[in-house]
Amino acid sequence: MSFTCNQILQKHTDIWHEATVHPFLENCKSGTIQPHQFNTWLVQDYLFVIDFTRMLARVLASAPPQHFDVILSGLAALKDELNWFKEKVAERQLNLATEKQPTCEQYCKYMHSLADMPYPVQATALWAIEFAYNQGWQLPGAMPAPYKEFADRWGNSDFTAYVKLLEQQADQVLQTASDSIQNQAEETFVKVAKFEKDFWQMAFNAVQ
Ligand SMILES: Cc1ncc(CN)c(N)n1
Repeated sequence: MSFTCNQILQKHTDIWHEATVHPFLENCKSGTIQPHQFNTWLVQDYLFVIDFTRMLARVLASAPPQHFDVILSGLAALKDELNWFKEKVAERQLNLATEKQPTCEQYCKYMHSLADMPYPVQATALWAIEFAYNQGWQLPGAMPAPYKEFADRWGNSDFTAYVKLLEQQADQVLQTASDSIQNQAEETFVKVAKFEKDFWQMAFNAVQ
């Protein structure tokens, strides 16, 4: 029987909506997000992306060679993204020697734990993590400066095409996975969605 990322998504539209539609993003769109909320997100997301890069390297290590091209293109893009984060943090004179907040820490630990999961589960997690930002930054529509640059980074058409390729790779291996692995992939999708929602809330709750 067929089993795809889209089928998982259709079973969990409520939690996915919470992961991708949030007042944090709506306030970026209206220009009313407070600097301390945005800056909290920026520093915590930089710390997240460091661990996400490590996760992607571990996904590569588990992947079949025919999936290398797409994953390696993702790793190359992260090289640029990490440098870009450092520029954005410096422009705002923020402190990179900041501790991870508990939500960020828990999400990073979860990404680390994925290394013990079968590859179809890792591929589903990777797709879900990237799709969350692709949709989250795209759904509100055009954002004003300085948020436009952030929305464009994850909402642009090249990133959308990359996320589609991640979905195709995950679908390919989910198709022939056992029922138990398919269930784990679905649980992973739900976990990622909850972490994404909590991550926006963490930044939104930031105090000055
Ligand atoms: C929390 C989070 N989730 C996803 C992404 C996209 N790599 C991100 N930068 N940050």
